[in-house]
Amino acid sequence: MTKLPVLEIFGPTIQGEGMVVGRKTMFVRTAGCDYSCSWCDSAFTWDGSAKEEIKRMDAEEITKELDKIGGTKFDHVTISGGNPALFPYLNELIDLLKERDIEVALETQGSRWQDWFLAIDDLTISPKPPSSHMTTDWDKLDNIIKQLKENDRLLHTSLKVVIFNEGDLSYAEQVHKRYPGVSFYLQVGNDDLEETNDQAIAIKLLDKYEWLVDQVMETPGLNKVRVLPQLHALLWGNKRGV
Ligand SMILES: C[S@@+](CC[C@H](N)C(=O)[O-])C[C@H]1O[C@@H](n2cnc3c(N)ncnc32)[C@H](O)[C@@H]1O
Ligand SMILES: Nc1nc2[nH]cc(C(=O)O)c2c(=O)[nH]1
Ligand code: SF4
Ligand SMILES: [Mg+2]
Repeated sequence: MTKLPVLEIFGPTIQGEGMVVGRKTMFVRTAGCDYSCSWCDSAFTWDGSAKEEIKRMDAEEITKELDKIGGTKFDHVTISGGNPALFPYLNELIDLLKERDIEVALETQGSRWQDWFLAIDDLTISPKPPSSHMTTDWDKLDNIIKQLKENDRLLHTSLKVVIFNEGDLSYAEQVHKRYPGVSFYLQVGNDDLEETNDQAIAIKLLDKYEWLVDQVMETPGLNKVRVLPQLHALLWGNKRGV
C-alpha cells in the first residue's frame, strides 16, 4: 500500500459546509496543495508551518486511526486538505472505507482529475473566485464536470464557491451558468483567520451571511442555489480539528 501525507484525522464532528452540511462525519486531511489561496483557512497544510506534524500513512493505518478515534460512532468520512486530488493512489483508502460500508466525501478545488472521483459519494468541487488570487483553469474544470456527467455522477457532485465580495459573486454566477446541471452552493468567506474569540467570529460571520443572502436574493443569475455559512466556524471559530 502507498503512503499518503496526512496532517489531521479527527471526528466525529458535523460536516460544516456544503452539500451534506450537518452530516455526522470523520475527517482525514492530507498535506500539500497546488494552490495558495490568499484566505485559505487551512494554510498549515501547504505553508510549511505544520510540516513536523505530517505523518506518512497508508490506507490501513488511516483506517485504524479512524477506528481508534471514532470507534463505532461514524459511518461517513470526509477527505479534505490541502488538495487530496494530488494523490492518484487515494483510491486505496476510498476502496477500503467503501468495503466497510462507510460513505466517503471529498473536498477539492477542481484543478486536477482523478479516476477515483467516480467512487466518491459526496464530491465537492470548489473553484476559486478572484479574491483568492488564484486563476481557474476552465479546460480542466470543464473536463472534470464532463467526466462526472458522462459517468452519471452529477447527483453525487456539487460546486461550492466561497464569497468575499461582489467580484466573487460575479464569478459564482459565471460558474453556475457554465455548469447548470450541478447543484450549486455559495459559502460565506471567513477573513478573520487570526481571531481567537469564538463569539466575535460568530457575530461577524452571521453579518456576512446576511449580506450574502441579501445579495443572492437580488441576483437573477443565482436562483437555483443554496447559501450557507461554515457551521463549524459559527460553533468553534478558527479551532483546528473540529
Ligand atoms: C481548506 S479547503 C481544502 C479542499 C480544497 N483544497 C478546496 O479548496 O476545495 C476546504 C474548503 O474550505 C474552503 N475555504 C478555505 N478557506 C476559507 C475561508 N477563509 N472561508 C470560507 N471557506 C474557506 C475552500 O474553498 C474549500 O471549499
Ligand atoms: N466540521 C468541519 N466541516 C468542514 N467542512 C469542510 C472542512 C474542510 O476543512 O475541508 C471542514 C472542517 O474542517 N470541519
Ligand atoms: S485550494 Fe483549498 S487548501 Fe488549497 S489553498 Fe485554496 S482553500 Fe487552501
Ligand atoms: Mg476547513
